[in-house]
Amino acid sequence: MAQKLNQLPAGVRIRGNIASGYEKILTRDALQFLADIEREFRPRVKYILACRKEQQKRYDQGELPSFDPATKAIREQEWVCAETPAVLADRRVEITGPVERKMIINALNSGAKVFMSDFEDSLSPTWDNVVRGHINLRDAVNGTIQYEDKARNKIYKLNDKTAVLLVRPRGWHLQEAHIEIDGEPATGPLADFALYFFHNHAAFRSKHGGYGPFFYLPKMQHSREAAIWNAVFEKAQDTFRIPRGSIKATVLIETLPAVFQMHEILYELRQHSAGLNCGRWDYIFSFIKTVRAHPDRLVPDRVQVGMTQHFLKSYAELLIRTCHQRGVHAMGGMAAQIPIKDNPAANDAAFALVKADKLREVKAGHDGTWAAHPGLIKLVTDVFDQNMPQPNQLRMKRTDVNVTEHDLLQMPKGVRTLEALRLNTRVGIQYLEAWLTGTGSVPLYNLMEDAATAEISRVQNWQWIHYNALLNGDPVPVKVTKELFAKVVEEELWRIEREVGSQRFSSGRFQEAAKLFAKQCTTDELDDFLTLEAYNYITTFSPINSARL
Ligand SMILES: CC(=O)SCCNC(=O)CCNC(=O)[C@H](O)C(C)(C)COP(=O)(O)OP(=O)(O)OC[C@H]1O[C@@H](n2cnc3c(N)ncnc32)[C@H](O)[C@@H]1OP(=O)(O)O
Ligand SMILES: O=CC(=O)O
Ligand SMILES: [Mg+2]
Repeated sequence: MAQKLNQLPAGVRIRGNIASGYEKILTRDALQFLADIEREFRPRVKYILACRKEQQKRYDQGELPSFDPATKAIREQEWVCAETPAVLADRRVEITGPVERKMIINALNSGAKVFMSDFEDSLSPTWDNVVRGHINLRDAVNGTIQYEDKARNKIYKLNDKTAVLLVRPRGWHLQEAHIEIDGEPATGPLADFALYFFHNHAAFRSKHGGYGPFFYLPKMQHSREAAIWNAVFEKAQDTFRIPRGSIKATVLIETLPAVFQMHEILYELRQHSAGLNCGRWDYIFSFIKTVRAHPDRLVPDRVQVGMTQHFLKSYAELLIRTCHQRGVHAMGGMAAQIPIKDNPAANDAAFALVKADKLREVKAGHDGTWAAHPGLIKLVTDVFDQNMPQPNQLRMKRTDVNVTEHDLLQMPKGVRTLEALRLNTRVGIQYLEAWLTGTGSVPLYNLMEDAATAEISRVQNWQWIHYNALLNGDPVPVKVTKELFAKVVEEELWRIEREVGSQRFSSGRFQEAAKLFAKQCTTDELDDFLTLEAYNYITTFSPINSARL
């Protein structure tokens, strides 16, 4: 039922539908807090986005990412981040998932130490998903969250012992179109942060020894972006007279430029840092995207670009060394395998892959890692407990690691195949279809797919098409052309229809998704993010609430 908001702060306009309960999130005071933050930081966000474009131009002219000579002293001098609070000392296994009500309850009850609740890679940011996400998080922090599955006659509620909650706002590039401030859309991550912080800081801190709330920060490319987050945290803490350093945030190192900025990012956030995380999927996406104008950097099939490739091994090792030198956690990333219900042999094989990946991480020195599904928590916990009986391994200094620019930029080894072009296309279309219909993470062909993994499919296709890559892993090597790709799209769409069934196919948005995905794979200029254009397809303005209320 459409509701009205009582009174909005000057300059704020809500353009989304107001369903029952939304008014408790979109309160005047919460929106005023958001507007204050937006007005102060919007110019800096615009500046960093312009810097990204300028930097990309230099990469396009042949430059490669590198360590910045201007910040050599920050990399080489001794300093450490503020001490990590006890509540975050043990992060051996972290589960992740979208801010969806049942999943939040399941994740908090999963036995993982931490739950990263996500407005980002795993969420399709429809207005309803976002506002309901805030309702769900508020109820989770208050401990009152419940969910009734009527079909199964099951009530979900929290156990006595639950995971510690971290929230991941959207990346800097995304907007929240349904909230306008002074005639412009709100900055997505600032909206996510402000609404969550406003409604939860008091309850959260009362449960966590005066610390919190806790965050994961995605997709940054430079320490100047981390400096904005630090200033946002300071403003939020000062506004509510909370001691500076209460908020803690873990930064995902998931762009190629950021791997050259890890000390600098930690330095900017040193009062608020809770370490770094290897966001491997976005990192691979960024690796391809950053060198988009370099025809000599064609990447092999997506499935071959695993963490044992030299550039990825180097990235993880440098991250561990950097974090431990600065006294903070070095978190591992996500294995994409999930439980396979109907095939025990395939399930065993998937579990073996997850186990190997987690063993590699714990032995390299990671202090914890991610799991995509509650069914994996025991397996991952066992690997970490057996190889790291203490809460973390911050004492492991990894001074043996000496990673150079060359290591970080080394091309992955492998071949390119038509089957990979087909799989990228099939996965990309189905993921986008799910995203357009409101679901941001899906199981496809027994793997977890989210915005980061789908981006790899898109940019890999784009790269191969743009440079007419030779599919050198096939018995008869052919060149990828737009014509070949058009045929692949058509054939894979048929295959999807056969797989999902004609009813699901015709009631879904597959044709639209295919058109958009194909366009995104064949543009002359690569779009920075698939979700930028796709967001226009899920933006829904409401006439009832678009007036100034
Ligand atoms: C690149 C990155 O950024 S990684 C981080 C972002 N991505 C993610 O967080 C993905 C998280 N994982 C998921 O979304 C899901 O596991 C999927 C979509 C991959 C698979 O989901 P499903 O097909 O629903 O899994 P499945 O049917 O096996 O689920 C079984 C139960 O586990 C629950 N479940 C599955 N994954 C999760 C999760 N991550 N958190 C909480 N609960 C979960 C389901 O809700 C379901 O609950 P129920 O039995 O009470 O109904
Ligand atoms: O956010 C995580 C990633 O791998 O991307
Ligand atoms: Mg990511």
